[in-house]
Amino acid sequence: MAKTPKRVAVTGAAGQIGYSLLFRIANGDMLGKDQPVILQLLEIDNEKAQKALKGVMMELEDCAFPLLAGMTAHSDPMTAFKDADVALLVGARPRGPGMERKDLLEANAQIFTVQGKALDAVASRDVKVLVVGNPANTNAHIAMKSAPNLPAKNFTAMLRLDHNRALSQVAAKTGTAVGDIEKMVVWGNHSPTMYADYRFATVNGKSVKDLINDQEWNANTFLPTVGKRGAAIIDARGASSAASAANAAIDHVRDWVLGTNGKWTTMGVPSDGSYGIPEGIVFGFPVTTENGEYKIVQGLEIDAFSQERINLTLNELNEERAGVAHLLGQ
Ligand SMILES: NC(=O)c1ccc[n+]([C@@H]2O[C@H](COP(=O)([O-])OP(=O)(O)OC[C@H]3O[C@@H](n4cnc5c(N)ncnc54)[C@H](O)[C@@H]3O)[C@@H](O)[C@H]2O)c1
Ligand SMILES: O=C(O)C[C@H](O)C(=O)O
Repeated sequence: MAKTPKRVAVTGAAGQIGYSLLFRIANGDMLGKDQPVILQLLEIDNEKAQKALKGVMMELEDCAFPLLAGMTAHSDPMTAFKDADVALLVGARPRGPGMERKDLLEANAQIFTVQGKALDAVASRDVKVLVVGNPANTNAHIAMKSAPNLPAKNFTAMLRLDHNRALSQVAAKTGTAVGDIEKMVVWGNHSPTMYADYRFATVNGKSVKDLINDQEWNANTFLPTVGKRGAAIIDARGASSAASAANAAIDHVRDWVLGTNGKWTTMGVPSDGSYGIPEGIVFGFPVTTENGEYKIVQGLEIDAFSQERINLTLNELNEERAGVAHLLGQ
């Protein structure tokens, strides 16, 4: 018997990530090749954006995806998130000319407060939320705080693009295949301060750290390359990464829902106090997933270099949180 369709809400659906993401969701790449989906698409209440969204929906129709059981267009999160099983919060306010980081944080805080409240009011109680829109960790924190009736663990932020970028850099350096690398970790914020950590990684069972054996490369090439990859893509393409971001969102939700079979991945999740990260901070951690739940990998040794890097990215997140605290009544 065919499965009951899952409702997938996507915000910023007419944007460039949306254009790469929706077709893959409808093709079953995210929730499985036997799982029908209903897409509930949110765009801003603006004629041009809504018209563009209609155009994307026409194209989705024209693909005749067997798993696409329905789709609706929305300008109100209260209808877009109704009964949503998965919510991909992609739409965000981009940084405009002359806008300070603080202004960007505040503009997005408002969006994610409204969307958190709407999720709280109308989404499935088991909704799995992935925040992609930047600043992703802090936006996820705001949405989580605005949804007190939903479990905090349902709110996550996307670090998977950083994780995938780290895998590719390590594969290139060691001359190995990406698919053979396990136990990569990216700690912290989705920003240049994130700490991609291959100390525990293995390739075909061998230690990646031993294979590379070059701390100078780690500190001065690998970390800046992964940390500044988003900016390098904007510089090269004239637009921010879209297909790779959509791919990472698919990877994140697929692994969360369908499980990693004991393998590690990276998710931005509200801290439970692990590794000294204050509770509630949405932080990139190594996780395993099973039966739709993630668990933070415990017991990893944090050496002095790693602690310094973790502190740096944590300080940034603390500052971001302090910058929006007044909007959350904290
Ligand atoms: N976490 C990551 O790894 C990662 C990677 C790449 C991009 N991003 C971020 O993802 C976001 C989207 O990127 P994009 O390239 O698709 O941008 P885009 O500008 O092409 O599209 C964003 C869309 O969101 C819509 N939008 C804005 N506010 C909205 C709201 N309140 N409700 C619904 N829709 C809204 C806009 O109308 C626009 O169509 C950006 O914030 C970008 O920085 C994150
Ligand atoms: O949109 C950006 O600023 C970059 C993006 O977050 C990325 O990592 O590619």
